[in-house]
Amino acid sequence: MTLHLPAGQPLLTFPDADKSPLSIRAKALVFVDPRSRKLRDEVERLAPTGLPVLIRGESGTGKELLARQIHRESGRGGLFVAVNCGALSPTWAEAELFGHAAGAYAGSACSRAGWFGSANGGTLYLDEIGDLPLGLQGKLLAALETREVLRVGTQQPTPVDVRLVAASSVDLAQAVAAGKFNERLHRYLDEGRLELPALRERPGDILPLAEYFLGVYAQRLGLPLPQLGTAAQFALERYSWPGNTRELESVIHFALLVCSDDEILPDHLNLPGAGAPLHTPLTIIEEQLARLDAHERAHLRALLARPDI
Ligand SMILES: Nc1ncnc2c1ncn2[C@@H]1O[C@H](COP(=O)(O)OP(=O)(O)OP(=O)(O)O)[C@@H](O)[C@H]1O
Repeated sequence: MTLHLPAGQPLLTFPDADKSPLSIRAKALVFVDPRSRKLRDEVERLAPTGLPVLIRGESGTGKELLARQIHRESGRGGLFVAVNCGALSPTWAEAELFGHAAGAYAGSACSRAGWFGSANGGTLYLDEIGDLPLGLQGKLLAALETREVLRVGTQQPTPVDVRLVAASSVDLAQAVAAGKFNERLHRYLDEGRLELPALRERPGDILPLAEYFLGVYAQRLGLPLPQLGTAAQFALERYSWPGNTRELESVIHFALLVCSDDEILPDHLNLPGAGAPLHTPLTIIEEQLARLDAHERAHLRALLARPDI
């Protein structure tokens, strides 16, 4: 796969992405914008400490990918186990998290280790931790602090060694203030805080991510790698990306499927609200002018003012 990133750009490639059964689609973390590079430095600092981590970011920004990176860089030998708290059934959440003994419920003939037990020695990633029932939040904190879990239907605690990485798209401090989130759990998580900015707040990542997804999907679908045309680049850069990187990924996947020649044009992106008038030659020139720095603009103005031009 060819990536058209400028030499020296910080692209973090995962060593065994193909072999890992838990690997999600990405084979690399594309972090080019200065804000992302700063975040990457924070990840490098936090990962080996073993501290709990709370990643805050909008949906689709790459929180799970970041959590996997923290696990990879932590050197912990156990598994990375990802759980979406919003998808846990309120009735079975405790047994799913902490496990249960055989016969604890009608139909539960075998015992189960639960997500906590599966992550023993590794990392438990709790996505949307704010959706965890309040009663369970206290039990979660107790399990993390005492390093023991009490499986449903047992009296004997089981020792566990789990590093927690949690994610939230809402501000948990506000949830605490509203009485919806356990204050002590919030303080426990606050030791390692990471803010993953929305894609529109790190515009330097947009084109490298687009190139990266083009490479990934072209290779996967066995298609020739098209160029991302200049007008398409501007369209990508000016869009607000409410769905963040996940949306960019599906836009590029779609563009690759519908582009008939070797260049991706704005129409192929099918961006909401991106009508044809946005991409007239004049608007493209305007975009290019806007990209010039003050020195270049002054130089251009001086040139245009010359009577011989
Ligand atoms: N920096 C990045 N480099 C490469 N791929 C990325 C990057 N950030 C996100 N992606 C890709 O974007 C998609 C969404 O990422 P991910 O699932 O980690 O987001 P999320 O914030 O956890 O989403 P949600 O809040 O909905 O669970 C994934 O396919 C992921 O591989």
